Amino acid sequence: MERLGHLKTYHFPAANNDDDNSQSSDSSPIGGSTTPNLLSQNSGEQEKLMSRPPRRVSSTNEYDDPFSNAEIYYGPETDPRKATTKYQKQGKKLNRTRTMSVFGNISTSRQTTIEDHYLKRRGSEDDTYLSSKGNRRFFIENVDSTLEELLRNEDTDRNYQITIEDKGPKVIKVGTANSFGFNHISIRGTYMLSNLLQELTIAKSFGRHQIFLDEARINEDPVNRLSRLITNQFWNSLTRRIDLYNIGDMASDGKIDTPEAKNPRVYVPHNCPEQYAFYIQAAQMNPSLKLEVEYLPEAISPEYVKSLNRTPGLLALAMEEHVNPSTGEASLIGYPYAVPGGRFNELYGWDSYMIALGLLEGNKVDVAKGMVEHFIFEIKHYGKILNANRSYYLCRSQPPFLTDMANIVFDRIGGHNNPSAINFIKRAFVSAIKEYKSVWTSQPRLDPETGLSCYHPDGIGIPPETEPDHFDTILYPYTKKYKCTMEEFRKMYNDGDVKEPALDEFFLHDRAVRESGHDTTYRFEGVCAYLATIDLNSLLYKYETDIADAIEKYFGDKFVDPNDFSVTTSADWRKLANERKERVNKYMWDEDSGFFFDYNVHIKKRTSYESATTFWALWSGLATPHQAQVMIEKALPKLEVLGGLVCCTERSRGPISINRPVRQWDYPFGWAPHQILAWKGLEDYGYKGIARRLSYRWLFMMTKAFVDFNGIVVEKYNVTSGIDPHRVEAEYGNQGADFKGVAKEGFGWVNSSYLLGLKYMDSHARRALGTCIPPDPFFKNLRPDQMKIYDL
Ligand SMILES: OC[C@H]1O[C@H](O[C@H]2O[C@H](CO)[C@@H](O)[C@H](O)[C@H]2O)[C@H](O)[C@@H](O)[C@@H]1O
Ligand SMILES: [Ca+2]
Repeated sequence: MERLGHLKTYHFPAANNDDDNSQSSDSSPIGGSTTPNLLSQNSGEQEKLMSRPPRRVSSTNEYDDPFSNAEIYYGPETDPRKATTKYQKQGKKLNRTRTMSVFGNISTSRQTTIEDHYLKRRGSEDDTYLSSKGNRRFFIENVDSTLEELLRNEDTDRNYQITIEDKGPKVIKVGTANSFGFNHISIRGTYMLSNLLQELTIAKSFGRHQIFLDEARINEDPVNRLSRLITNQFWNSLTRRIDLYNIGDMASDGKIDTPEAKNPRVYVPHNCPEQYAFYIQAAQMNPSLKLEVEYLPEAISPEYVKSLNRTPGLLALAMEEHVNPSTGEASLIGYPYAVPGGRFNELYGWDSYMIALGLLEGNKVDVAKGMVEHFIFEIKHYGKILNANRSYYLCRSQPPFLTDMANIVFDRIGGHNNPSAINFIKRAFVSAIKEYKSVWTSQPRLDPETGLSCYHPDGIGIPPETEPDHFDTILYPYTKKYKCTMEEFRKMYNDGDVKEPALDEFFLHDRAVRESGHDTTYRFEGVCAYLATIDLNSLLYKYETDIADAIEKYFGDKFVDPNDFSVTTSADWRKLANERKERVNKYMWDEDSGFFFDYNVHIKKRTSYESATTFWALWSGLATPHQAQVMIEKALPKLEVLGGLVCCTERSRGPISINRPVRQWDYPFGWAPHQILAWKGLEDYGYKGIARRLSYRWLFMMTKAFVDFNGIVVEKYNVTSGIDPHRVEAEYGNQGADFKGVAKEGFGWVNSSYLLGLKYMDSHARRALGTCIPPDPFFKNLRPDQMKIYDL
């Protein structure tokens, strides 16, 4: 036990609880003995749990850690077959052949090798004892055949995942490490079996045929497991950084299926010759890649963008110079960034902000900073922060978050004490001011009469990146009119061979819907470009107040704009913010319902669609305390459901039918950015308890899906479903669900939401989440003093 002193204390990755170290070691995700009553009422038991030594996930030696990253856990150093080769000959220990503790009880077999295990193998009582301590280890003698057996018996619906929907025996026998596979024990239940499947799949991908596997790794508390995977693995899987060798992967895009889209292609701004030379070099170094490199023209018109529909390509992003320390040679390398995941393998606008919040929770500051650098580059070279960096997104943007994103990164790179951070924040604000003026408060997005802004991008024709049948209902009547196939009509319309003003109007709004990030919802269909939304105007209010603060702090309260040479002070920007606030109140606030509604600038009428984006008025600081209170009393009850906040009310969405299919940004779905912004807004206005309650709901839903469905983390959820919330059959389907054996990346903003939501949870709530206690029984069984912290 003296050795305990060497062990590092485990801190939960994202918790700010005052009792972090009290994580119990016996939380069993499935069939655990913990009940809501025990959790909430038996304080003696709780104290006992809390007085235990903290659970250890890291140790003096990373090879000792049952929760170390896959590269370590399944790397060559831990291969049992190497025991008789060079490691033993060199007298080195084989780290993973030891039985070792998860909780600090260091085994006496610490120094043994594989043969020691075999020779000194102990009886099964030892394994029972170790099991009771949570320290048991397995020896998987043949990874391939165990995987085959597991899938054959347990994956009865043959989707390469083990879930609660599979009808197998839910048990497999594996050898124990102590007996070097001689004795067998059973692994039972969906959660453990699916974790076994995940671990074997990863081990196989590392080329391993035999492994030792800690029971703790497949029986890990799911809250720990998911937050650990997000922080240590998912973020890495989603991170990209362009160099001479990987451009083929970055450029690949599954969204467009034309023959010309098969080859990777990069478009470079007309005035970036170094980048052009870089990509040409990459193409020459690997001719089999067939990388095509093209300059963009100086003026990028909607006609030009449409002309690229069949030859889509990646748009160049910001790069820095890198000097190879051994050769002294200088070359370019891209700033890192993280992609959302699934079909979205490029840098997105508002996803990046949400992702940055989560990256910073995991200390991946360079990636978050890299994304700000890319936005500065995009504003300079493409005139806006792009929907994403593909040619077909060149005309449109997404909800703007740059000022807040720059501020949070600034704080993490040294802030005021770091001259390069000051340089960074100044460049970011110069860019944000340019974006504010030339994109969001210029034509066609600005409505001169109200002074409010709308999503209203340029563009021509049918967006090529959408799933092929998305517009069939709209286009079908035209195939009848022109007596042609759908494909023929699409071409005729896109090429301008037929003029259909009603369709032009439809696609004007469709593009605006996509710029809003809420693609798609009946709230916006056929009308979006005419809506001054509460979403966008809240975000612009935040820009105005952030810019005022930045001018005061970093520009001596006098900002000379290098782009138009105008001079402004913080007071000018505060005035703009106040004016916007007044207009939003006048046109959008509805005291009776407690909602901020969108305002239709075309027909000059307030809408009545009840959307969760009403809470953005809290996130941005635009709402008054009184409005916040009314929203909570009247709007919140309409939007709070089992798994958190739903996009909109069922009433607003209206009936669904074959001709009116469900839309992914409508009831009954919930999205991470809505949760994240509402939590922060509520907390800022003094309603932390509500934020905590909503986050418990969201985390419960995510954890339950993760436990029951093979470690799944998806783009969006059905927040009204207690059984299979990840199942969303709308539009292009749910991203993140389509994996074989193991989910490797989750989904960007959902990953963030998990880490951010956990910051509201104390150890009691974490334990309840770990045993998947649904929100209602959890809240109902709280003691009165505990209820208060959830604002119940
Ligand atoms: O391909 C269809 C649409 O896909 C994107 O929208 C969705 O994914 C984005 C990335 O996660 C996200 O930013 C957006 O809010 C989602 O609705 C894309 O942004 C759309 O432009 C595109 O048409
Ligand atoms: Ca299955």
